[in-house]
Amino acid sequence: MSGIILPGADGVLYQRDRAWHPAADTPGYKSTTFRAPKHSLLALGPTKSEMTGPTFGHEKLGPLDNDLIRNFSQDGTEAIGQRMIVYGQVLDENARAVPGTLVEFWQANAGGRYRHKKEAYLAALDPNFAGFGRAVTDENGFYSFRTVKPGAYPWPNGGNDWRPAHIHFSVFGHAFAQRLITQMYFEGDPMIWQCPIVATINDKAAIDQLTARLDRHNTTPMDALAYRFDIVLRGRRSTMFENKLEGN
Ligand SMILES: O=C(O)c1ccc(O)c(O)c1
Repeated sequence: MSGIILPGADGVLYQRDRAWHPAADTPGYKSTTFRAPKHSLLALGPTKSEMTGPTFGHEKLGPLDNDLIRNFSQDGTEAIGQRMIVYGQVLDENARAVPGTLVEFWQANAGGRYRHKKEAYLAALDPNFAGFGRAVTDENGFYSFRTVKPGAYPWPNGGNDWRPAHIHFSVFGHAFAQRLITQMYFEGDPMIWQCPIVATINDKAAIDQLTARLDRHNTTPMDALAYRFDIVLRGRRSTMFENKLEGN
């Protein structure tokens, strides 16, 4: 990582090393070739509207929004699968907690199937599991949600490639135009090292930062395991974000 220090509104910003992020076109992950820009990028400075709004109304959160085990229940039946709590802290580049930020998550069910109209995998849908939720970080920057462990699933990239169990994350900033997106994996999963999407990341430490740790101290006894996944928004310890190709 580079250590270039830029003046920021409230101190210093550590500029992202652009070489750290995967190239836009990584042939082992075939669809990137079709998506990658064919022309050089134009830098568009943010305008006031992107910096200031619109914002998320925190009062809009429902009581089950962070409980994927129950938030799509049709008749009180809970979702099928390995029950777990996923939690963590959202931090800025100086390891300060980021409170009041909207974190969204979405995932496949325990069999590895998404509830999505374009989903083609043969694994069964769980009628009581939608696979998405959201939470707002507390005053110490912590989010948490309850869910079931997503299954691994195949995708046609190389004929028979498999995605490791993973959960997609989005974190909003002070306005909807400020959004970071990433994926979380599970400690100890051998599928991580066989995944063509993970393989686009050259830095083992970056992959490690996308890997949630099993946390036996925060389990719900006789109910749910716990995994911790911290998210660092930028700087030298930044989490790898899929949609953040440059900038700070
Ligand atoms: O970009 C894609 O093609 C792609 C395929 C499978 C995934 O699980 C995913 O997150 C992205």
